[in-house]
Amino acid sequence: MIVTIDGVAASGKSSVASGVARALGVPYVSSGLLYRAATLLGQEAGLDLTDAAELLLHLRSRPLRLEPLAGGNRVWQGDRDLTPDLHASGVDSGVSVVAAHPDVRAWVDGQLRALTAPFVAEGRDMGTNVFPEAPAKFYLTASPRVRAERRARERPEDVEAIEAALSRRDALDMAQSAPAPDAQIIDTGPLTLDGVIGVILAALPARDPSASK
Ligand SMILES: Nc1ncnc2c1ncn2[C@@H]1O[C@H](COP(=O)(O)OP(=O)(O)OP(=O)(O)O)[C@@H](O)[C@H]1O
Ligand SMILES: Nc1ccn([C@@H]2O[C@H](COP(=O)(O)O)[C@@H](O)[C@H]2O)c(=O)n1
Repeated sequence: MIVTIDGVAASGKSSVASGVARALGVPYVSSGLLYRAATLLGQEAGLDLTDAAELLLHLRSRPLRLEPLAGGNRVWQGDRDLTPDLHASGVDSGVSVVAAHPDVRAWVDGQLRALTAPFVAEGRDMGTNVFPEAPAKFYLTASPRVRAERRARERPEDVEAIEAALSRRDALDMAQSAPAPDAQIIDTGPLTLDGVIGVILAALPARDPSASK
């Protein structure tokens, strides 16, 4: 089974996906890390991020590998682990430009569709575009203020600056961020992390006890 968890920036997608995946005993897949890795590599190479053809040429010359570990996904290029650099503010501010290119989206989608189910996939368009056949879809929201306050606990910037950056990213990502019509929308604002995970686990279709996962 594939479970999709989409939502706005910093709504809790990766934390919730990780918790749900652990409870189910399956991996989770963080699609945003591939867009982040493409952005980081483009920035490091000094490329114009609005030039999709140049960026894709660069990406295809040194393939990336998404490792969907249950405890936290990692992205590798050869033996370099890119993961620690993927949540820098510079990547945050460039990633939406990269993710807007249809050819970059096709490059990411191909890598995601090549993964073997079962897994929990999180991002923006997992339920609408990449895995529309998934039987269980969720969409996380919370106010920009709540999300910024949560993120401020893990970043040096102040809450106002984080909130402005999140709102900007939401606006730039709007084209690919609509909830699937069959997704359950969860406002995570009043819920704890475990509370959100519990809502999702309770809503999942009953699993076949004879299935291996
Ligand atoms: N329901 C919740 N209650 C309290 N804190 C939460 C909740 N959900 C997530 N958090 C915290 O909010 C922060 C952002 O969560 P997370 O990184 O999982 O979001 P995300 O949607 O994957 O972010 P991004 O879109 O930037 O990749 C983390 O510090 C996480 O622990
Ligand atoms: N399915 C997705 C996932 C991500 N993006 C883009 O990547 C950025 C980073 O994603 P996070 O999940 O780590 O926030 C995000 O802001 C989008 O630009 C996407 O387009 N589709």
